[in-house]
Amino acid sequence: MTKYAKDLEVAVTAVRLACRLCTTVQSRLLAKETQSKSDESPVTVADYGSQALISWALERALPKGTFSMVAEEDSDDLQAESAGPMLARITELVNETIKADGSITDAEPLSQEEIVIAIDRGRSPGGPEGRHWVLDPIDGTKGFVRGDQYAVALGLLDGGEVVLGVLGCPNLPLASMDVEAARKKGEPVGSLFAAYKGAGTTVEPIDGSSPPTKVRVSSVEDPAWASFCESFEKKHSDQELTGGIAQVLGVTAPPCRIDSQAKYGAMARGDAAIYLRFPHAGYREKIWDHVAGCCVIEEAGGVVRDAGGNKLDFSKGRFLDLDRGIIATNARLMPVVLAAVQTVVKGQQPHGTPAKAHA
Ligand SMILES: Nc1ncnc2c1ncn2[C@@H]1O[C@H](COP(=O)(O)OS(=O)(=O)O)[C@@H](OP(=O)(O)O)[C@H]1O
Ligand SMILES: [Mg+2]
Ligand SMILES: [Mg+2]
Ligand SMILES: [Mg+2]
Repeated sequence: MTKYAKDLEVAVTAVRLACRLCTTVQSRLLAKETQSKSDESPVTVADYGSQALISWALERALPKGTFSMVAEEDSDDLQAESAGPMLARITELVNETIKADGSITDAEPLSQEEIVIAIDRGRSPGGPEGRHWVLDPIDGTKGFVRGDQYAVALGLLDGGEVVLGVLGCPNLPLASMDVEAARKKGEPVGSLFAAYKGAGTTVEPIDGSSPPTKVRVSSVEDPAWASFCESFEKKHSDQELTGGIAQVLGVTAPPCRIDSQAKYGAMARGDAAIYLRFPHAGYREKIWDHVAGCCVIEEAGGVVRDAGGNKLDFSKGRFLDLDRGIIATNARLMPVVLAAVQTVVKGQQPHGTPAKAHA
């Protein structure tokens, strides 16, 4: 069996389970199921439940004693007495999900203590040596709360390199990014992207109702024909700057704005040709927001670079230090996009205000 094939099988099962839990919660989403974390980002029962399920499913299926995971959530806010009902709800949801899914049949129900242990397995510092699973249990929390796109994003680093990625995107249609069109036509909604080093990228229905098919990034070479995607949230990426870059490139189509690493999945199958992400000054990217997505795009023939043209370095721990922003596209367009980025960034005022000519 090819190296990482078994890891991929385990990862896909784990992501499917988490997507089932997230779908249940999103459809029942009530105000009481959200709380405010100390960093004030919205966090839901589903963030914790998804992380607990994936940690548990990976740890039990993989060789003992070697498991390391870098994940977004931890149990700090769940330890407070006032969070007791939430921990009980998470535990109930996790156990209900395992039962309803039926893919793991030899498991005893998890206790609240086991849920906390599973969540806190994600506290690894990561780094350049050994294997580290990298998890964003719900990427695009704001999209999740809004009822839009989000992704369960699970990747694997080996010796500091990205070697595997799985993206579960329960609200992304199987054939395009157009949710309305898919619903109207009765086309399936819910895409799962899977990739590991040297094996290419596949997409399949999130419910596994048909087999995976290989995907490739867009082969567009003329930026005038290229579509670009970016963050839905203005706070997450400088849309004025990306608009300037698109203008210099001669991109004619309006940007497609969707939440989460669903963008990387959509790009991997050619739904858009360019992804531009330029966080505002002072923001430090986290590795779980990009590891799985990078693998899915790169195995589909795409290239991911920072604004200085450097490969992303995931070997430095939980954070990702970048030259400004992130660009993903095909190999032919990358030099053209990087040149446009340099033109626009050089014309900027300090502190991220684009020059008028590019606004
Ligand atoms: N200020 C700021 N700037 C840049 N990025 C930020 C910022 N705040 C948060 N985040 C991270 O963005 C993650 C979701 O980003 P996306 O671009 O995929 O989502 S969105 O389209 O903007 O909704 C989001 O991931 P989740 O927390 O998993 O939802 C965050 O890690
Ligand atoms: Mg978050
Ligand atoms: Mg995220
Ligand atoms: Mg998240």
